[in-house]
Amino acid sequence: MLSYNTPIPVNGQNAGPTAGMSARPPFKTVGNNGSANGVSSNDAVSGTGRHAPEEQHIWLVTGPAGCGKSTVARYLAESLHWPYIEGDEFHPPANIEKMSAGIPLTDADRWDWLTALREASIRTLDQGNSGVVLTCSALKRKYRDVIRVAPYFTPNLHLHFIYLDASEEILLQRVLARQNHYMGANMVHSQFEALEPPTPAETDVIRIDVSRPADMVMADALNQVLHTIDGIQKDQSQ
Ligand SMILES: Nc1ncnc2c1ncn2[C@@H]1O[C@H](COP(=O)(O)OP(=O)(O)OP(=O)(O)O)[C@@H](O)[C@H]1O
Ligand SMILES: O=C(O)[C@H](O)[C@@H](O)[C@H](O)[C@H](O)CO
Repeated sequence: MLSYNTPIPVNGQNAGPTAGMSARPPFKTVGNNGSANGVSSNDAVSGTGRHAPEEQHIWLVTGPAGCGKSTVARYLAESLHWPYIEGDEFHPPANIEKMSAGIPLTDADRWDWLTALREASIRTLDQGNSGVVLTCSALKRKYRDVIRVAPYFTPNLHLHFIYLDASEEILLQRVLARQNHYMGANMVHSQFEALEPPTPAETDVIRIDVSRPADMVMADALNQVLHTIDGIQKDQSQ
């Protein structure tokens, strides 16, 4: 279900302002944008005058609170020299207040946040980056579908979800162990109530078992990302 006022970016241009979105996104750049992949901002210029590498990737690290999204996203961004967007920084203050008070977000609370994240990732790629890593719980299928609008008009843009999979018990332990976070352990159950784990039909999803130690999880995620890029490159060279 797309809401009636969802602006859809066409070739990287926003159709209009998005409620709840800051004028300049608080994305974090980790490393040397794009150049590590042999792609500079001058490599290709699209018909819109937009400077862009030939193939671009959005890597969306997803899953419920405490599954390790930030841990994995930071590692991928550092390893692959891509910018990193922390999705939680795009929540409007009202959402943070709700979650801090132990009140789960609704679909309406999340909707503009999702479109803001989608547009922020496109803007980051428009700056000449070949990839961007983004964290976003994306708990439900329809939330993932909001992000799936991103490549509609940009054939060289590849969207990938990295779903971090672990049981409620494990995530409860991890959230209980961490300090100074607005998302309390009392919210973990509601995250699992909302969760619609990706189905096999969602073929753009890489699933990672995060019940394992963090170093194994990060290595697995990096391997799967490199393998996916390799597969796309091989397909295109045929
Ligand atoms: N594989 C792992 N094994 C054990 N601990 C982990 C693992 N991955 C992350 N952690 C720890 O679990 C906690 C949550 O991790 P992290 O902040 O990366 O999750 P998150 O999904 O980004 O959380 P949130 O969305 O609630 O901000 C942190 O204290 C982190 O150090
Ligand atoms: O959709 C949601 O309910 C939210 O995005 C949460 O998942 C939190 O922001 C995040 O996990 C921080 O703990």
